[in-house]
Amino acid sequence: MSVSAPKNERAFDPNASIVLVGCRGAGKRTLGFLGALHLRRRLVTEDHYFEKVTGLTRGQFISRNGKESFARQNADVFKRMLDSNRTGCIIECGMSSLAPEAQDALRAYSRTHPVVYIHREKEQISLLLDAADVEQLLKADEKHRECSNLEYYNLYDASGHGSSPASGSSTPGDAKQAGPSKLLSAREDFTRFLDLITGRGATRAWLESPFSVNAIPPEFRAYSYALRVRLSCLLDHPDLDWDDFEARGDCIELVVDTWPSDLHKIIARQVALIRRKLGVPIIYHVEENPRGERRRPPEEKNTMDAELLDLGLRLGVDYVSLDLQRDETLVNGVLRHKGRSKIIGNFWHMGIGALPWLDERQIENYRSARALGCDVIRIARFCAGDSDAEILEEFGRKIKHTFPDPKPPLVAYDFSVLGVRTPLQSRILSPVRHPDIENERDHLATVSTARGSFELLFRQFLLDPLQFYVLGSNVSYSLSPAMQTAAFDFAGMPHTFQAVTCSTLDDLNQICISDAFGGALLAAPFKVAIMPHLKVKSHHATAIGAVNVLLPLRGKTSTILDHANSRNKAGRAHAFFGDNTDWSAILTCLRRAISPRNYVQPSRTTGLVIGAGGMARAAIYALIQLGCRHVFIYNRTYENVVHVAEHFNSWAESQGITAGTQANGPHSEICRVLPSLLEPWPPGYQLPTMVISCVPATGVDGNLPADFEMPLDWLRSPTGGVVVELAYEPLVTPLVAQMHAFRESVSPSWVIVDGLEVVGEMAIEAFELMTGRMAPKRLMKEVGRKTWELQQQQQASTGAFQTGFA
Ligand SMILES: O=C1C[C@@](O)(C(=O)O)C[C@@H](O)[C@@H]1O
Repeated sequence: MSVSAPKNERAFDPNASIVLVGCRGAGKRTLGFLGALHLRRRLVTEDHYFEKVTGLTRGQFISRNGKESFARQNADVFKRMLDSNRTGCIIECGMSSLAPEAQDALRAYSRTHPVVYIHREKEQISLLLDAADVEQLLKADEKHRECSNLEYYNLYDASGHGSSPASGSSTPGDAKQAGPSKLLSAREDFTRFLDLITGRGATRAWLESPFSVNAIPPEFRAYSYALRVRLSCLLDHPDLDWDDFEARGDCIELVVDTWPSDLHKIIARQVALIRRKLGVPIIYHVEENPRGERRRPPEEKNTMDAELLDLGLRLGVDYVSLDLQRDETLVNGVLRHKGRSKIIGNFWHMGIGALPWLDERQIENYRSARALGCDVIRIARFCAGDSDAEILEEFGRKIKHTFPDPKPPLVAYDFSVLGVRTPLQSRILSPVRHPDIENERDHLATVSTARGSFELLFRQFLLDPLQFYVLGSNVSYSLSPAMQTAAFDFAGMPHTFQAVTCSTLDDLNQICISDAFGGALLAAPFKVAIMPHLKVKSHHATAIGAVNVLLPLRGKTSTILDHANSRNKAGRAHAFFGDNTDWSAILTCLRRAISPRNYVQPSRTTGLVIGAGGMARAAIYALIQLGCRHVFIYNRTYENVVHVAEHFNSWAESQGITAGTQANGPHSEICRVLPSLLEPWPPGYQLPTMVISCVPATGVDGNLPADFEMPLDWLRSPTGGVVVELAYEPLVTPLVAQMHAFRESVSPSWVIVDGLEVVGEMAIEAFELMTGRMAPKRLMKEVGRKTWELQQQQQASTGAFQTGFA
């Protein structure tokens, strides 16, 4: 029988407007605002639209025309709002979506557009609304859900900072303080959700920084691991610390294996938690016959699981795992609604007589899964005795030769009652467990951990131990060796990382041409000087004109994917690749620290960068990427900074990025140089709300220390702002000391991000680029701070030391 893929009914035009529905207090307006900024779309809100069309607020309309007339008018306006904004918008629906006519309109719209239902915890809504309203609203809330086709759980984060706090302070001790806004974490996972439902995430990451972890989906990596987490286990351990799950696998496979009441909400919440805390792709699997659960009659199983699988699709998970041996209606239902989630088509061969690998029916199964449009095909086979690696390899070869490329990647392994016994059987998406969590209900993941499997790859010479470096004229006190070594150890990689002081390109070349060279972090004087010698650069590095991460390219076919998958392998480098993690580290820190009142408004927001080196370039670029269109630069030596401004102005022009319209100043350029600290802030421009200091606080190479402080008049932004200090020797630089005092005595709405926070982010992203693995973020940051404290103690007697990050 020949099979074919059913039509995907949720594959909307990527530019189709996205509608947000949900009860009052769910956070639609804020999410709409964040989403519009992220996708560069227009935000349409029901209230404003009504006013725009009728010239009256709703209240005014009711008092003038009465409730009945309002209801009619409101329904009409609602339909018009949807119809006249079909593309390029985020539409925030108010309470109109509770009216039957509006619901019909939404249901019809949801055939061609994403209509996202926003969940919010009951407790949180209660805080925002009158108790009497809450129950009624929640009842009505089901109606919103019914006319949606996707859902997002707007998680309330009691910690206020997710796994990575905005420091809000410049001293290590204070760094654990809650950040200024709980919205910050919402932004991270809501934008991730939007990337998934519009399908832009991986493509964008790939185009911008092809070696970043997010650029290569786990099924296309050289090796990848799925950390299996059972829902029952999460519910049994409500106090689990999500930070402990960091970097334990390339993705999380959430196995739905229990059916408590309120299951939908529970699942939606867990998906939201994984997204927010770990940011890794999610595989969503609904187990047909979970151990320890009651046996369900077939009809109940099919209806219940079809609903559960649809929930996974509605939540926009990255992968939905679908057992292809199940009921045809259930299978087709999932395929029809897959949207942009990828489907992993499974065949489980259970029991003693499980279908042998070389049986022709295995090939036929693969063929039908491929015809159904599965993105990945997973075959797992019960094996009572030892599994024979050669037979499995032979099966892989058969698939390879039988089907033309491109074909869905194959995941194939044997398992026994003890789990998947040989962790290297499947190169991709091998099931692994958390080292500290008992998983007795899980057949598949009781043996291997990602770390153990990775160690084995090195022991079996499939991967090679390499040497990594931080290189520059002033790197002896760099924190990178400690942070990177801790991360290698965590991941089970026997690589080394050293700081080597050098200042000529010849010295650098000597180190990089070694067969065992793994990659390097570059400091001054290499960040700009190396540019002409790089064969490939990320899109960002080219724009910035500076790199701080250098990678050897060793792929055999010279495709980027092949180069990326040759990381962790020794050999002759054909060429080198450069990327920049300074700018993205600054961007991450700014995003976390900026308060909602200071969100970037391109036409108004101004930023100030101090310095003219590679770091200053990265800071300017981060501001532009955040949407800031008025960047001022100050440097002690005027001449050095002029060409930096010119560089960005001509780059911006080439990209069609303009300085916005509201500036009264004569300049249309994005970047302007400020000649002196003694002059008033340029007239016609808002005072800066983002300040980034990129000058070493201690003298480098015989130069005097920068000792930069902000002119007080430039600090008068009524909404405060963020100061990012990149120096951390000492941590309390003159600027930081000044800002602390300013906060105490004048304006508490300034947030200070210290240099250790930024260098930690830089190191995390560099680790991911150099190894292709997720970084253990918390660990790296902790090690960075501890190493810094230790250095301080050791250096206390010998005097100050230098870091030159320019
Ligand atoms: O600024 C820094 C810090 C650094 O110099 C270090 O010592 O770790 C490494 C650089 O690549 C990075 O840009």
